[in-house]
Amino acid sequence: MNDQLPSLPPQPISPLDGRYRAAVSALGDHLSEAGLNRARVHVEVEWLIYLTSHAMFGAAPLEAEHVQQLRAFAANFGDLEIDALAEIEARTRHDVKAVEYLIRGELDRLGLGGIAELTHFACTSEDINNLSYAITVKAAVEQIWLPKLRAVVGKLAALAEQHKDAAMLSRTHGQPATPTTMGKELGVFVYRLQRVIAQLEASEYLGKFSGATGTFAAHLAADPTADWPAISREFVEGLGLTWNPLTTQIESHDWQAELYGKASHANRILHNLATDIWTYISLGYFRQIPVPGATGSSTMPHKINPIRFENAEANLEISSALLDSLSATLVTSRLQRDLTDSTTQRNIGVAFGHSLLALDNLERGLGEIALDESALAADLDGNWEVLAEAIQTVIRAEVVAGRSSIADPYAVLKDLTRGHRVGPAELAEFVQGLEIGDEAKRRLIALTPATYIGVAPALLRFLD
Ligand SMILES: O=C(O)C[C@H](Nc1ncnc2c1ncn2[C@@H]1O[C@H](COP(=O)(O)O)[C@@H](O)[C@H]1O)C(=O)O
Repeated sequence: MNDQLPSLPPQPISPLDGRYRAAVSALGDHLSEAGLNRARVHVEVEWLIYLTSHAMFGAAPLEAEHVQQLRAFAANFGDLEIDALAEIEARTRHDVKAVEYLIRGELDRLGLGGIAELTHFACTSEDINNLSYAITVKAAVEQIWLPKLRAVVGKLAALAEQHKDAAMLSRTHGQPATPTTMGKELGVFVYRLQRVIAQLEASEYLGKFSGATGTFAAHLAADPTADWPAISREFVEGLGLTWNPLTTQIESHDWQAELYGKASHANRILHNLATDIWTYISLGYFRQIPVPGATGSSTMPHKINPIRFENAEANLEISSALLDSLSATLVTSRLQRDLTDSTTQRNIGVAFGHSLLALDNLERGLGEIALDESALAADLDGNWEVLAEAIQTVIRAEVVAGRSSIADPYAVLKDLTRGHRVGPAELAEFVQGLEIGDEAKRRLIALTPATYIGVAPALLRFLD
């Protein structure tokens, strides 16, 4: 068809940059080509400032105004610099070398041409790249992705608290089972997510800064008297990162594998949440609040579809597939380096973008559901046989206490309930006829599926 049609104007191929742009655009500030290049300029400028402020090779410390101008150059990295870099890179065919030339140009503009040779001094590109990735990934995770995850967990925790007493039939294997409360079930997800958030918050972001093969060889050749490992450590830690002292040319990316593993795990817990909420909606336990003006189905006017949870489910799967691939592949680099990690790392933002999009949908979806307590009550009332577990357990206790001699209580209850429906009257009559103590009998007669919830509501106190 396209053979006959004129071409469209240039279009984004990724839905993150098209249809879903609004939900994820904040990530682009860090995890994009421009975000990476801004961080590269920042690292190069800080290294220049470090070298001059320590008067390395007799360089005079920069005047405060020049320091401020250079830092402003990095901070104000924008359209002009993006275009200039594209032009330089078209010539150099080397993205980091292009950044070096951009900075040299700025040094000339500021009248600082005398220190131009300190730009990218003794650095291999990876020295700049690994620090830039650590800085940008840290910012994206700590400032954008984790806050959104915390917002979703906060919303979920509020729902858990609101519905902590709402008794609900549970379904192990999809079959009626010992009741619980909706709040407790949501609380399980809050607890799981709080754990993984704590692990994510403890993530380390490592940086190396040790030259072409991690030996400081060029550094030492230039100044044999300096303690280059100590300088490297001070510089890396000064950027807010954890120093990695022992690497090949590249930072080994183990921190990335760890981080993406944890993020992927968080995704999978959220995926479980999305499919459970979808199922509760399907069971009628949650009603979807109609959004004014919205359409459910294009042909079935009555419908409100759980599209937020379905969108989240799919995007969490894509995100985890990418995060898993990043974790699995980034930890291998042939000998002292191969360049496979370069193009792989350009997809970190895509991986977090799909997760952020899913979080956005979950947050909105959780705000558009309301518990239908009558649906919960009706299901409980239709499944009195779930009390069989309580009755057989009480009989066992009575046998041990010497108040009953019933042989094999489990089998007795199995005969009564397995595969049949048993109503309240039948169960009461059964309990009345049991050879057990009066107090136990009273307790069992008082029990209904809606009150057979153990201490479910109180378990929420174990949440942070
Ligand atoms: O400091 C160095 O550059 C040392 C050099 N290793 C390299 N380290 C980092 N980047 C390098 C390296 N080599 C190439 N390039 C440039 O990486 C860019 C790769 O582009 P893409 O595949 O699109 O991610 C693309 O811009 C490439 O030009 C070595 O020989 O060991």
